Amino acid sequence: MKLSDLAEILPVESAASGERIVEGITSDSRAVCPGFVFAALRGGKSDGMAFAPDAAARGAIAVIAALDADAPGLGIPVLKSADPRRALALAAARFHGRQPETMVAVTGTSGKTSVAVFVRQIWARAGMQAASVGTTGVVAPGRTEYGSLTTPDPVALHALLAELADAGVTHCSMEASSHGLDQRRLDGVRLAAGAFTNLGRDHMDYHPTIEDYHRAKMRLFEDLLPKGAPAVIFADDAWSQPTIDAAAKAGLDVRTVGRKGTFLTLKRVEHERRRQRAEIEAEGTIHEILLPLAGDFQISNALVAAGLAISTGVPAGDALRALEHLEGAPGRLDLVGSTGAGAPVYVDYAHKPEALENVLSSVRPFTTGRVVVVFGCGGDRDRGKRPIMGEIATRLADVVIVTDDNPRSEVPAEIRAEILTAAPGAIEIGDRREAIRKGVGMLAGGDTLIVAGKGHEEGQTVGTVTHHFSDHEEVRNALAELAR
Ligand SMILES: CC(=O)N[C@H]1[C@@H](OP(=O)(O)OP(=O)(O)OC[C@H]2O[C@@H](n3ccc(=O)[nH]c3=O)[C@H](O)[C@@H]2O)O[C@H](CO)[C@@H](O)[C@@H]1O[C@H](C)C(=O)N[C@@H](C)C(=O)N[C@H](CCC(=O)O)C(=O)O
Ligand SMILES: Nc1ncnc2c1ncn2[C@@H]1O[C@H](COP(=O)(O)OP(=O)(O)OP(=O)(O)O)[C@@H](O)[C@H]1O
Ligand SMILES: N[C@H](CCC[C@H](N)C(=O)O)C(=O)O
Ligand SMILES: [Mg+2]
Repeated sequence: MKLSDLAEILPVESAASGERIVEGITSDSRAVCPGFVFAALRGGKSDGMAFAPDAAARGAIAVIAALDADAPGLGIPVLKSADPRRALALAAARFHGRQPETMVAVTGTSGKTSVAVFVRQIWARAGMQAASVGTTGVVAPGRTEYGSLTTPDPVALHALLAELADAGVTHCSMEASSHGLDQRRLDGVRLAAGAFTNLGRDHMDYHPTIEDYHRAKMRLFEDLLPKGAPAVIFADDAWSQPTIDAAAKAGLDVRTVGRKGTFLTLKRVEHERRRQRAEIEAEGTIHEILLPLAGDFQISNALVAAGLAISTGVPAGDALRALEHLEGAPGRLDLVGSTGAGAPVYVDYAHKPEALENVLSSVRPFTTGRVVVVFGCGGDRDRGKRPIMGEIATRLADVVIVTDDNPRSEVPAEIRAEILTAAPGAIEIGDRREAIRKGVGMLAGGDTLIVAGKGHEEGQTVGTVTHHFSDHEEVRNALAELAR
C-alpha cells in the first residue's frame, strides 16, 4: 500500500511522500519500523505526540495527529485528523485489507463473550467457517488462543481479521466493549449486523455517567452499522427501549428477542438444574428447545446469538435447533466438579454487580441447602462497585467469603474492606487459594458454591506481576483433597 492510498481517510497532500510504501501502522512508537505510519494518540496517561520524534527517528514515514497537534520540525508529513483514533482504525483496515465477509459485533454490559461464542457455534453447525474474537480469546477452525482485551486495538484486530480471512473464515463474531467503541477500535470493521444484550453498572471509572456509558455503546448502532443492517436487541432489559430507539433512529432493521421480543419470542421457560427447556416463537412457529446450560441469563444470550445467526443467513429452525448443542464460554457458570455429597462447584466470571446478582439468583432454585460465594473485586477498577457487590452477595448467598481478585497496584486489604462495609458477617480470606479451599471444605449435600470474578483468567495480578492462578485448578485441587 502507498501512503496516497490513505487519501480518503487522511490529507495526504504531498505527491512525493504519497508514493512512499507503507510497511506498517502502529500507535506505539516503540513498535515503529522503517516505513511505518505512526498514529499519535492522546491517551489516559500520555499524549502520543510526545513520542512522534522517536517514531520519526525509527523510520516512520508519516504521523497521524489531532487537528490541534503541535508538530514542529519532525521532517515527515503530519496527517491531521479531527478523529485520529478513527483515522487509525480506518487506515489499519485499509492496510490489512481482508476481513471475513460476514462480521457481527455484540455489545452490552454482560453476555458479550457468551453471545459471541454461541454465534460461532451456530454458524459452524450450519456448515460455515466461523470464528469468534473476544475476552476469552480467538477461536477459529484449527485455532484457539487465549485473549487479553475484549476488543483488540485496531492494528492487532485488522491483522487478525486478515489472517482469519486468509485461512478461509467467512463468518466472525466479535465483542464490542464500551472502551473499544469509545476508542474507535472497531471503526474499520465492515459489520453485517450488531446486537445488544443489557446495560448495568460497569466501568464507572472510565465513563462519567451511565448515560455516557450507554451512549458509547450506541456508537455500534449509530456510527458503525450501515443503514438497514439488522440490529438484534434483547427486549427485556431496563435499557432495551432506549437502545431500540437509538437503533431505529439510525435507520437499522430492529429485531427484538426475549419475552417482549417480536423477532424471537420467548414463550415459556422451565428451568432444570443444568439445562432449561424453552419455547421460542420464530416466524409464527413455536420451537421447543432444550438448552444444555445452567443460568437464566443463558437463555437471553442464546436468543441474541440465534437472532444474529438468523440475521446472517442461518434458517430460523436450524439456528434454534443448534441451541441444543451449545457449549458455554469457558468460566461462565462453568461446573467444575461436585463434592462426594453432590454439592456442585461453579466458576463464573461475574465481576460486576448485575452479573453477580444474576448468577447467585440462577443457582438458588436448585439449591436446597446453602449458596456459598467466594469473590473479590479488582484493583485499579471502579471502586463504587465494591460495596454494591458486597450487599448483593450478602443478600443472595448464605455464606460470603471475600477474597482477592487482581489487586493490581492497590492494597488488597483495603479493597476487601470496601466490600466488607456492605457485607457484615462475611468471612475474609485474602489468599484466594485458601478462600476456595474454605468454600469447598464447608459444602454439605444440597449446597452450591460459586467462585466468582475470574472465570477463564489464568493469573492473579498483584502489583505489576501476574502469578499463574486458575480458579478451575484450585477448585479441582480442593475437591481432590476433600476426596482423599
Ligand atoms: C484505559 C484504556 O482503555 N487504555 C487503552 C488506550 O490507552 P491510552 O490511549 O490511554 O494510552 P496512554 O498510555 O495514555 O498512551 C497514549 C498513546 O501513547 C502511546 N505511547 C506510549 C508510550 C510510548 O513510549 N510510546 C507511545 O507511542 C500509546 O501507545 C498510546 O497510543 O489505548 C491503547 C491503544 O489502543 C490501549 O491499548 C489501552 O488499553 C489498555 C491496555 C487497557 O487495559 N484497556 C482496558 C481497560 C480495556 O480496554 N478494556 C476493555 C473492556 C473490558 C470489559 O468489557 O470488561 C476491552 O475491550 O478489553
Ligand atoms: N445476559 C446476561 N445477563 C446478566 N448477566 C450475565 C448475562 N450473561 C452473562 N452474565 C454474567 O456475566 C458474566 C460474564 O459473562 P460474559 O463473559 O458472557 O459477558 P461479557 O459481556 O463478555 O463480560 P466482560 O465485559 O467482562 O468480558 C457471566 O459469568 C455471568 O455471571
Ligand atoms: N476486563 C475486565 C475484567 C475484570 C475481571 C476481574 N477479574 C478483575 O480483575 O477486576 C477488567 O479488566 O476490568
Ligand atoms: Mg467479554
